[in-house]
Amino acid sequence: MLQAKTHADMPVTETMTAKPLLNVDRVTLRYKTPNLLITATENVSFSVAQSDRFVLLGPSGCGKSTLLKAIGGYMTPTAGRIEIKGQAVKKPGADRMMVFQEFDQLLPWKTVLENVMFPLTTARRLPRGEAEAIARDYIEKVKLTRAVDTYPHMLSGGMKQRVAIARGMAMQPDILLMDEPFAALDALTRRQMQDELLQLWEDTRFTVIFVTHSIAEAIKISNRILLLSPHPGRVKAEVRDVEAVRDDPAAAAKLEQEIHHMLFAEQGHRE
Ligand SMILES: Nc1ncnc2c1ncn2[C@@H]1O[C@H](COP(=O)(O)OP(=O)(O)OP(=O)(O)O)[C@@H](O)[C@H]1O
Repeated sequence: MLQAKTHADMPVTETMTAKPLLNVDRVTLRYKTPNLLITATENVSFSVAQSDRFVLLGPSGCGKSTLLKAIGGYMTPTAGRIEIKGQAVKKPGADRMMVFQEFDQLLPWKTVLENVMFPLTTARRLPRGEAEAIARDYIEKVKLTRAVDTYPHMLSGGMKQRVAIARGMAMQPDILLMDEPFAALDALTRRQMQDELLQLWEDTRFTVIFVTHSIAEAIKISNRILLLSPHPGRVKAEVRDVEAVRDDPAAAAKLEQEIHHMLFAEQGHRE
């Protein structure tokens, strides 16, 4: 299940023989500051198929968020290529919606309904009536119907994240990009949100790339996990068929240990 992976010896599986939705091919991402050139990721390759729940997992600073930014079109690779449906990613687009960790990603002067409608009326240019119907549908999916007319400051952290998820999903993007969306929540709410995300996936089978540095969270929500090495991030291994262990606590604990060992043992520190 856990396979060390280099570009040369990528194992062929069903997901890889099917035409990928997203293809990240030998991507290097660098930041230039006045005095420094920082390599965030180096020569990273992976592909994501339709309806994958694909997790990027690795220690702090390995470039997970940077990779997500590049897939989102907010950053251009220094080397390599990112393609969605065979087209090179050059700029942000409504086919890739992002959900962030921060609770302040909503527009504070707009209600829950207006927040979810906003990209539908601006980026998608839908008439208000149509946008409202879609928004209400997704607000119901994230169980916020009763809060539809409230403002973000009146919501809990978990509720704000649900609005951000509804807003992203309502656009029906090809891929939902989630950057540690539950990291700032308390443990109980975080577990609840993970369950709700899985339920939403059961209902709509959307494709998601999810960044986390929690191994337990990665195992719980994914079907595939890409393990990245510490800074600069390189692909260390890929875990497939994660679902096969999810409902077996002993097997999940064993996988968690294996991943932990692979990611952190040589550094001598814990997650
Ligand atoms: N805007 C920036 N300018 C310069 N360097 C940056 C910038 N953003 C990130 N970096 C650097 O790029 C590297 C990767 O950062 P990134 O945030 O992608 O890692 P991460 O794996 O998402 O980390 P974390 O789990 O802590 O969020 C780090 O060394 C970071 O300091």
